[in-house]
Amino acid sequence: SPFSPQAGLLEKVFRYMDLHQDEFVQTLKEWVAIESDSIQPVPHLRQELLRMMAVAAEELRRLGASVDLEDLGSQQLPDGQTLPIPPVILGELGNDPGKPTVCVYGHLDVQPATQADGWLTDPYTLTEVDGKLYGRGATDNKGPVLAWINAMSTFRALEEDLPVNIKFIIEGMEEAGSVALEELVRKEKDRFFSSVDYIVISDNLWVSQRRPALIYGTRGNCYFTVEVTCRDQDFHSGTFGGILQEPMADLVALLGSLTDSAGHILIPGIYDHVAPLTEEEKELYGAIDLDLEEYRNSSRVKKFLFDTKEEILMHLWRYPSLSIHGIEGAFDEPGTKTVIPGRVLGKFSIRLVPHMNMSVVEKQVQQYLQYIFSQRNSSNQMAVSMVLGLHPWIADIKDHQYLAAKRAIKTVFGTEPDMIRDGSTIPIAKIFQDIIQKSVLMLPLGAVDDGEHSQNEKINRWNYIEGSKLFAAFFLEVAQLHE
Ligand SMILES: Cn1cncc1C[C@H](NC(=O)CCN)C(=O)O
Ligand SMILES: [Zn+2]
Ligand SMILES: [Zn+2]
Repeated sequence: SPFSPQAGLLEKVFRYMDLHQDEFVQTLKEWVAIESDSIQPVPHLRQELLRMMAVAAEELRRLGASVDLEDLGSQQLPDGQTLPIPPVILGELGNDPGKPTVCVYGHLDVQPATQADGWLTDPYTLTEVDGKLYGRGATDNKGPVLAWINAMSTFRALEEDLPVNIKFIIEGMEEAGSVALEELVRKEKDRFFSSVDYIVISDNLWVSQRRPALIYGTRGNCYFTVEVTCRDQDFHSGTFGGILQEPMADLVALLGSLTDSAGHILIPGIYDHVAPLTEEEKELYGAIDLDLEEYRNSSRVKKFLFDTKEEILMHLWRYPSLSIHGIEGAFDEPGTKTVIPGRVLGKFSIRLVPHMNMSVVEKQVQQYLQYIFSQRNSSNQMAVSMVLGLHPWIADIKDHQYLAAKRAIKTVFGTEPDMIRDGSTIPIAKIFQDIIQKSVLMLPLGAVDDGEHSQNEKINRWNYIEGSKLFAAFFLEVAQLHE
């Protein structure tokens, strides 16, 4: 509030950030210029990723933090290749026992991008158009990581005492599934993390253009493969067509049995453990700033499965969903090849919500697909496996740091935040919650249209700079509440 003793300090911090915003944008430009793609398993990109981690470590050291680069060894790829896993940055600034310790998580790897994908500007040259800073990683997640660093460096530049001890855990393999991160968190539980009071993640978006949000839940994900094999080689459909039970026909029937045309999952029991909807929760959805028509139009979708904002949000956040992703071994090129694939591998995943249980879901999927397959009397082999299991996460919004974040938002943006969830998965949130057993907060700063993972990803200059202010204000609020 404007009458608190911190108001003068915050004024100074905000003024400094406004005056130095071009420097903050310049650093983001330098970081975006590093093609730190963790997805394509190419040695030169892996080198870029290593360079990105080194540049960030150096920046943190320059600001007075002590930094360890934790070696995570190497990654063995299915084709036999090995690539180094980029080290995880464990950094810390301050260890005053009188202050709370806030641990910030972020990642500096990015999704692949080439101009040929349909970018209007070079994805690795941060380009400003109408206050929008376009570039791969601008919002996911280099901009937010830098906003934390901007907050920290502003206190330093003003020779003001940081109100909290800060720890950083910054990884370079998030987009590839946070390879080896859980082990590191377990290993560091009683060392690096022992003094941590609060964990903050800024790796999602608001649901609005202008209204900030706090995120208190993310869905999990169970990823399945279902393989149907006749033999390890393709067939000619002229010489075998008509006398075979085709693996692709089995697979398409299996995949087609998973949901109905209204998106309802047909696997028996799958909705049994979904947390019941209370009246209190129901009311939360109405208050959220989402213009459904605008969202639908900007997504270029003719019609969603649901017509009201409330239903849409509930089906994104608090109900499971099943998506079919692809088929390995299918003929998917242009042209009219007359092949019968001999072996095909379907991929689908189920987004999990509280209080679904991963091993129960796995059994339900196994049993259902066995049943559907048995109905076909097929002589082919079917094998179902769950290749990835990521837990859903939900926060207690009565935690101190949610209150601190609300106050900081009020100070910087003059409004209450949207209290939202995210339908996608940040696996590390639940891992932090379980292993370190401290409160996890998701404090996003990007706008709904930032286009994470998409062409023309951007962060608004306004979000980047006001977000840096938000993080500085958050430090002060956390310190005050912690006393
Ligand atoms: C790798 N993976 C496989 N299943 C789930 C994931 C995580 C992925 N996470 C994000 O996109 C973060 C968005 N801020 C997702 O939810 O698909
Ligand atoms: Zn991210
Ligand atoms: Zn991402």
